[in-house]
Amino acid sequence: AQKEIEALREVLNQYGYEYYVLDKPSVPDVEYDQKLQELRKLEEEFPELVTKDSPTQRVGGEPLEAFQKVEHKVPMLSLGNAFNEQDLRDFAKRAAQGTDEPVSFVCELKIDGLAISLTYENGKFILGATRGDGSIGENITSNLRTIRSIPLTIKEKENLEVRGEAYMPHKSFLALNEAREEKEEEPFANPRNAAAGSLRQLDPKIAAKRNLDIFLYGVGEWNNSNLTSHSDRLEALSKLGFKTNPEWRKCETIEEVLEYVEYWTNERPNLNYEIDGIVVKVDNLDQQEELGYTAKSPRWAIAYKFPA
Ligand SMILES: COc1nc2nc(N)nc(N)c2nc1C
Repeated sequence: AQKEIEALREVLNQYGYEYYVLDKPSVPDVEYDQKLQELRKLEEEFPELVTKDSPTQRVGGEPLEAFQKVEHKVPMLSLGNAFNEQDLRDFAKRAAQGTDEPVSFVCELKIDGLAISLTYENGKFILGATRGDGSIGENITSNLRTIRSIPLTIKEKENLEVRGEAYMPHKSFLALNEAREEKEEEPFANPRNAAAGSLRQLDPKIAAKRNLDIFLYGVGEWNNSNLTSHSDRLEALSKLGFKTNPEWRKCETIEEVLEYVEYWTNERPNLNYEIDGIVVKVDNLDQQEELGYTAKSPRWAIAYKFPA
């Protein structure tokens, strides 16, 4: 039975990765459901073989009494804002002055959700937390485990803490508010509030029904990573099975950054999730170090905000 159970977990994790992370399922849903049912039955028969990282263990048991507080080893900072082209040009100029090599950038969509942190030890997802005030967040591991695009195990055995945005896709938001109107409940004002409200549920069974998703965009801590740029990190996170946003781009010059901003200002309504801006980052990690931080934000990144 042990062999069968491990084989089922392996194939279900692969199917889950293809469906939830790549959005490219290789089998029909009915095959996934059937194999998951098979695994549930085997685990019921041999409860001693159940492991926390089994695909059957995503939706935890009892609701929590309250969320524990979590101290972030590396503070989760906020971003300085840019509101127009000149602000972005000034940011690029300051970045170039802070280092002696030419500076290239990475542009990313700024997802309008909730900043979260995921910690893995020995390849296992052991802690998920909200940003909170940047130093102290809330332990929402049981709710984040219900987000299918978050891997419960990864191949990397070194300690790893990744950061990203939990969000509610438009489709899920509309369906949720329809259901709430039917039950004469107050609809959520926007997907960001709906995502935040869902992750603040003490009962993981409720969070599990909210069809939340995440995009990961950064690393808090990663031992043994010999990666020299932010773009290398994003690629390495993808290879590990994490969901990063497919629209990020390397931009060699500020002109390319401005083109990216222009493009997504027009393209924004065609996305199936909310974004409230574009994040521009210096790509080279040594240059990020040289530029450093103010009390609350990195000097090597800025958030361009769309006009409200
Ligand atoms: C480097 O720090 C950050 N990077 C980010 N990247 C994206 N794409 N979106 C964010 N909201 C974000 N926020 C912070 C503090």
